[in-house]
Amino acid sequence: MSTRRHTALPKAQILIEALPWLTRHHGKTVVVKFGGNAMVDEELKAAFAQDVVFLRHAGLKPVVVHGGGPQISAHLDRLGLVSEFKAGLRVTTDEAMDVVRMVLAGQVQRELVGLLNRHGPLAVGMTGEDAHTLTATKRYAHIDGEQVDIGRVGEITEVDAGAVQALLDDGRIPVISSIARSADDGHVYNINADTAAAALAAALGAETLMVLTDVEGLYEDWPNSDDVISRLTASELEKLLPDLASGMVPKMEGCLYAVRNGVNTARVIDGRVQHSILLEIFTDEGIGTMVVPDGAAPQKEERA
Ligand SMILES: Nc1ncnc2c1ncn2[C@@H]1O[C@H](COP(=O)(O)OP(=O)(O)O)[C@@H](O)[C@H]1O
Ligand SMILES: CC(=O)N[C@@H](CCC(=O)OP(=O)(O)O)C(=O)O
Repeated sequence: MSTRRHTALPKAQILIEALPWLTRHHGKTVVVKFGGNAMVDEELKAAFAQDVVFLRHAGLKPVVVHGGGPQISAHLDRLGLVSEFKAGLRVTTDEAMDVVRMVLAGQVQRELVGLLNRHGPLAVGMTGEDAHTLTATKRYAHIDGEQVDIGRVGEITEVDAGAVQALLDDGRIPVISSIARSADDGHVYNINADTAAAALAAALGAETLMVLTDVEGLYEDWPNSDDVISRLTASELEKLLPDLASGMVPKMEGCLYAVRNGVNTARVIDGRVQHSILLEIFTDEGIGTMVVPDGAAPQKEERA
């Protein structure tokens, strides 16, 4: 008797390709930073939400930390306020801080929570202010050896991941806006979302930090070529840091901090590609740039 060829066989094979990864990551925490262009496209946003819910149902514990730089800039623009960045960080006046807080917590976070909750009562939104999750002190930018005042931008001094962990233990998907409180509760600080995601990933003892952005990954010789570095160790990244520009600086500093503080892999992936999270983890090839601690196992074993 001839065996019937099932048309769904390729689908089964794709799922099976993910089995070693799923086995290894079952019950593990994955912090996903969502930002950049991916967040201004409706289809990409919906696909992102599907991927995160998929991870949750596949037995992982995803945590979403979101940015919203383009949305904040658009709102400031509508109010006639200019956006200025120094060393990749927004110069944040007191007036701008009100806008940052309103846009991140009241608009971007609400929208992501809504998209995730189309799939069930999973997502719960909060900011770093809630339950003392993120505490910060004033941060200065350092440009050409000079300390520059950039207003209400914060440097994280303490992370209390208790509330986030409680949500994970309850089967929820925490969605966190990158705002912190000062230790004296006097005011709030604007935190770069990559920095906030890295700090939370380390505090949660996450397996992976995944940073979605608007480029393919870390380009070896940006902006002259589009060769992406697919894998590098913490020490290799540390050597590259002084040569990096603009938004890549907090992103790669965050990846370095994460892998130096207990996170097994930090990945920068192209959020402009639909289902980039699933592509990165559920196929052998992976996409984007992966940072690993010094002395980590060879690539094949990390992907598997
Ligand atoms: N070596 C590099 N590789 C890739 N992108 C780089 C590099 N150096 C600087 N960049 C810039 O960093 C940007 C990503 O940072 P950013 O705009 O802050 O992203 P996001 O909004 O996703 O946080 C890229 O769009 C690119 O313009
Ligand atoms: C201090 C600082 O720069 N904060 C960022 C916070 C949002 C963010 O990081 O958004 P993306 O990840 O989309 O860039 C800002 O005000 O734009």
